[in-house]
Amino acid sequence: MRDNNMMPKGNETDDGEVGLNTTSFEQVQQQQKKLVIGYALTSKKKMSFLQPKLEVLARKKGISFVSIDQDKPLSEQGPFDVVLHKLLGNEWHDVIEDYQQKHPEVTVLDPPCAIQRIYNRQSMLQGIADINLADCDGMICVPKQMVVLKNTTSSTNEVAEAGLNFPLVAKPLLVDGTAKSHQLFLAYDRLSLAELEPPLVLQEFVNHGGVLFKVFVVGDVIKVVRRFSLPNVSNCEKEKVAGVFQFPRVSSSAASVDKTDLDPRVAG
Ligand SMILES: Nc1ncnc2c1ncn2[C@@H]1O[C@H](COP(=O)(O)OP(=O)(O)OP(=O)(O)O)[C@@H](O)[C@H]1O
Ligand SMILES: O=P(O)(O)O[C@H]1[C@H](O)[C@H](O)[C@H](OP(=O)(O)O)[C@@H](OP(=O)(O)O)[C@@H]1O
Repeated sequence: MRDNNMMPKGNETDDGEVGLNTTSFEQVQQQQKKLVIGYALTSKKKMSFLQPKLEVLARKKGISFVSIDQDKPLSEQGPFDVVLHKLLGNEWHDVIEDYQQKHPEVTVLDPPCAIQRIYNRQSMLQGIADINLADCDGMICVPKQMVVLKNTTSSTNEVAEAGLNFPLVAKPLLVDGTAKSHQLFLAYDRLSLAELEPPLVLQEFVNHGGVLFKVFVVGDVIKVVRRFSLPNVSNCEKEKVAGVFQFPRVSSSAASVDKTDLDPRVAG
């Protein structure tokens, strides 16, 4: 016996069964299914990510965002369909991993073990360096780079031995979401490296015409955006300029006026 209260409104058939409209009950239920995303973000990240326009769009699609109280047990909150988090620290990672064990039905974005490598600018590029696109049109490569863990004369000698060509982009080795982890410098000569604070990644500057393409990949969805970037460094500049110079976040979404989203085929 069907509980007609459960059934969406349809045409009464001869045998008293409620006939479904073109949309099946499951489809209607799916369409009405709400998706609850629990999020644990820093206040800075919440401001930059969870903007009103995103919440409005999400609500239209039946998606709601619920803030996770980090002072309460995660399992006592929810229930969630997805847990979205970007917090650091082993304590939080333990909380998330324990939650994953107890709630395999919840999608955790992302499991700590899956994102560990992107907290380090050397390991984050290793995956790229390992990609072998020999049979494709273009090629993907990583700028020549080295890690400097301590600031001594030997490290400046190591730069010479590594055969890195100046100018070099100096980047904090660890990417922990703080503003400091995005403080980048351009170093034009070996002696000025002593002014920098390790641990660092030193990367050869690659001329790229002042335009950067940022590719966002989520599952099968690819989105490419064009951003401002650092201008080319001329040979004359390389000869004349000395020292270390910090530069702003030239390619961030806030800095790039040209927000034209590019079709991946165009920017490929
Ligand atoms: N090897 C390089 N050669 C030339 N320019 C570079 C190089 N590395 C970085 N840049 C410039 O510095 C900008 C920031 O670099 P990168 O993306 O590595 O830092 P980031 O702090 O991780 O940036 P974000 O988090 O905003 O993506 C790039 O957009 C580019 O303009
Ligand atoms: O190109 P955008 O501006 O989206 O660059 C992002 C960047 O890819 C990282 O997501 C940064 O997050 P953290 O690494 O956690 O700092 C973003 O920084 P934020 O200060 O806006 O959170 C960049 O915007």
